[in-house]
Amino acid sequence: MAIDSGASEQSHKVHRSRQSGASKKKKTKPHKNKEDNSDEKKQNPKAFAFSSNSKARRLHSRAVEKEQRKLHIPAIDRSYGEVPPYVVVVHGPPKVGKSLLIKSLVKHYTKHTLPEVRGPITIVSGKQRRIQFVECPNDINGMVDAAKFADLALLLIDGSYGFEMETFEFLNILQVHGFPKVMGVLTHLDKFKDVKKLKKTKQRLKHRFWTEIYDGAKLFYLSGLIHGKYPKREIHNLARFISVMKFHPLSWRTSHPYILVDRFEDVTPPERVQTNNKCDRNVTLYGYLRGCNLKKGAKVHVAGVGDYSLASVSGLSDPCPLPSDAKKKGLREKEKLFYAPMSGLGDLLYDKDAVYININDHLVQYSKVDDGNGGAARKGKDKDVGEFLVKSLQNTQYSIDEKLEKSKISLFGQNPNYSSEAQGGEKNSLEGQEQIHDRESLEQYLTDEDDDDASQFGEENDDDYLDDSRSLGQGKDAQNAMLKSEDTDRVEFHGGRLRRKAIFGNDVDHNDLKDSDEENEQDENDGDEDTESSSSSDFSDESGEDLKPDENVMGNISKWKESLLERAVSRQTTNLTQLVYGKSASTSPTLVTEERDSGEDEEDDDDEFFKPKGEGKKTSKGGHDDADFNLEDCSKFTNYSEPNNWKEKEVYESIRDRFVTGDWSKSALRNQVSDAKTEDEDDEYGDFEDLETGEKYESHLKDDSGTDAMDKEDDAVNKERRLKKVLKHAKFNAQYPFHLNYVQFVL
Ligand SMILES: Nc1nc2c(ncn2[C@@H]2O[C@H](COP(=O)(O)OP(=O)(O)OP(=O)(O)O)[C@@H](O)[C@H]2O)c(=O)[nH]1
Repeated sequence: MAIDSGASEQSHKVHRSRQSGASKKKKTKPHKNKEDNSDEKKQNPKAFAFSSNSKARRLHSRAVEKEQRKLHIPAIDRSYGEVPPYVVVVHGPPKVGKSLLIKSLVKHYTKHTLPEVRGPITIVSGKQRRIQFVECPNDINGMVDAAKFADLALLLIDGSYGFEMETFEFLNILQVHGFPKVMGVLTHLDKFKDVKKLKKTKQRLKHRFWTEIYDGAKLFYLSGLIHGKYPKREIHNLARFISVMKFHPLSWRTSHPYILVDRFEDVTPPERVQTNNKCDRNVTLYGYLRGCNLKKGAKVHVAGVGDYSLASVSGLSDPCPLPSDAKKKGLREKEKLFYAPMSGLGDLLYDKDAVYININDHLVQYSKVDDGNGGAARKGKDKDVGEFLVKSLQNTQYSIDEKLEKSKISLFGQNPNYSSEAQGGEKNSLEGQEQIHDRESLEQYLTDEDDDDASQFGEENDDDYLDDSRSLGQGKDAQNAMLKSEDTDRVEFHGGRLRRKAIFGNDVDHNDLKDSDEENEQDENDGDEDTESSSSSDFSDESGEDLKPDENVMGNISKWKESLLERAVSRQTTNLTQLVYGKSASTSPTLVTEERDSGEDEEDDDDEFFKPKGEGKKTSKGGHDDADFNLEDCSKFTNYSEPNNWKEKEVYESIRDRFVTGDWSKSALRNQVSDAKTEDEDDEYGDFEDLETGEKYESHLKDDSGTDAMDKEDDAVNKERRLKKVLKHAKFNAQYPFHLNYVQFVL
């Protein structure tokens, strides 16, 4: 009974039908009731209408926003070929963790640990994407420069401290430069002990960030450090975000070419720098070209330096190429490339005309050891051509150019060994060891000398000394390698990376002079020591002999040279006069001097010989100024006629009648007379008498007596014509007196 009573008392919960989920859907799918439902819909037309006003407004604005977002101005992508790497600028106030973030990202992408962040670092982040990380400097100029090329700006903010002015300054600069994509990253969040406070701060900073940029701007949180690095998971998320981000081209940038230089090289000839420390330098800049094409000769602005024109532009092979287009997911380990020349990372260095491969020091040292010990043992089986070539290359001390240069000295033919220098590749290789020893001692001498003379030679020598000492201070094996390499190239730390600088002729000159001095001293000390082993010493000996001969010999040479100099000078003068004035000019001075020697009286007589009367008069009037007569002056044949002294009464009276105030009739008469005179002179022209022989020469007209009657008739006709002319003139004068004067004056 008890059981029955209990059962009757038990109250069951009413079954609640499913409100959502799959079973609910199943139940609300009754096929039978389909028609009924459709009827219901028809019956209730307001079922899908909005019930709330505000909700409807919100829905509408959201739909409009969505549509608006789709409406983009079509961006024309002018790029062809491989897209240049996107530039990610990491910005933030000092000590916020910029370097650490770049290192972490590079580590994530490439699995390489970056020792130092210097200059742009290019990495391959995906099959179609490369990224260049650049740390933004903390000064305003650096920010302006960075804003010019940034495709994405990572703004690092110290979460424990809050926003700093640098962030806002950079945001303002970005706005002026077209505003690229921006992402915030909060660091130093591990300093919060209170989780609630951390949460609140995050919220506060996020909203502040949104007001500054736009609502919903992405802000990342890096919670702290694990083993001195940011957590892998957070870096992975950030990297993923960067990898898939869409970069919209900025209009100004797409229409202007620009380059973010990731490497530069000073290619000024060293001798020019030596002569003038402040000379104009030639600088080669390397980097990916963005925007549009760049032409040779285009004017470029180098940020922070100034405006320049491009001497040349050339395309190089890509130092960090995109992976092959194989159909596979992700990147293989090999394809995880990166290129950071300024940070001293990456084994390949692409130059304008060469590709350099960096090989670690411990890999370079093997060959010398082989030569000494294992060389003989391996001789039998070692038939590798490449290895042999490398060894022979290592043993060569001088390039072919240098050898050829030195072989020129064998013009004197004293030592046939010099000419063999140009050929002796094998000989050099055999004597290599010996030569190295010589060089070693030479280097020691050099350094000693530099020690002493450092104060005298100034900075350049100091640098040389530093280089030498640096090269010598690397242990014996390394020292050998350095000494060998010093002849053709010098390994030095420049621009943030190790570079081998090729040194030819001119750089060696400075040292060669010292070498020669040293060798001379060495020769004096060592006496008969054979110096054939090193060609440099031979060269210096030869040059030394030429430079420092005995004093007696020098005296003879100088005497011989004196006469040579005189002869050369005399020749030079004749040559010069001939060159400048021609042959006639060179001979004329002698003639003139002869004439001058014969005396003035004779000169006067000679002048009259065989000269037309008119000219004779002219020469008597305008003679040469003997005092100022210059033999080598081309102006000696010109006649300097004396200017009339217009203050003399006779002179100015002679032209008085030519003016308005003068007597015109007189001048008319004078004209007639002058006309007649000129005709007479014409007739007489050519009459002269030879004073030496006493013969008189007259014109043929006068001599011919048969033609006299004809002449008289002509004279009569001429006179008539002249009279007619005068009458006409007089008539005309009466009519137009002024014009007549004018015409006369001109005549
Ligand atoms: N506790 C903590 N320390 C951090 C965090 N981020 C960076 N640091 C430390 O801050 C110091 C500065 O980091 P850097 O990466 O050199 O900062 P930076 O911005 O590159 O510095 P500058 O280049 O000098 O401006 C380092 O010792 C980092 O270990 C972080 O989130 N938490």
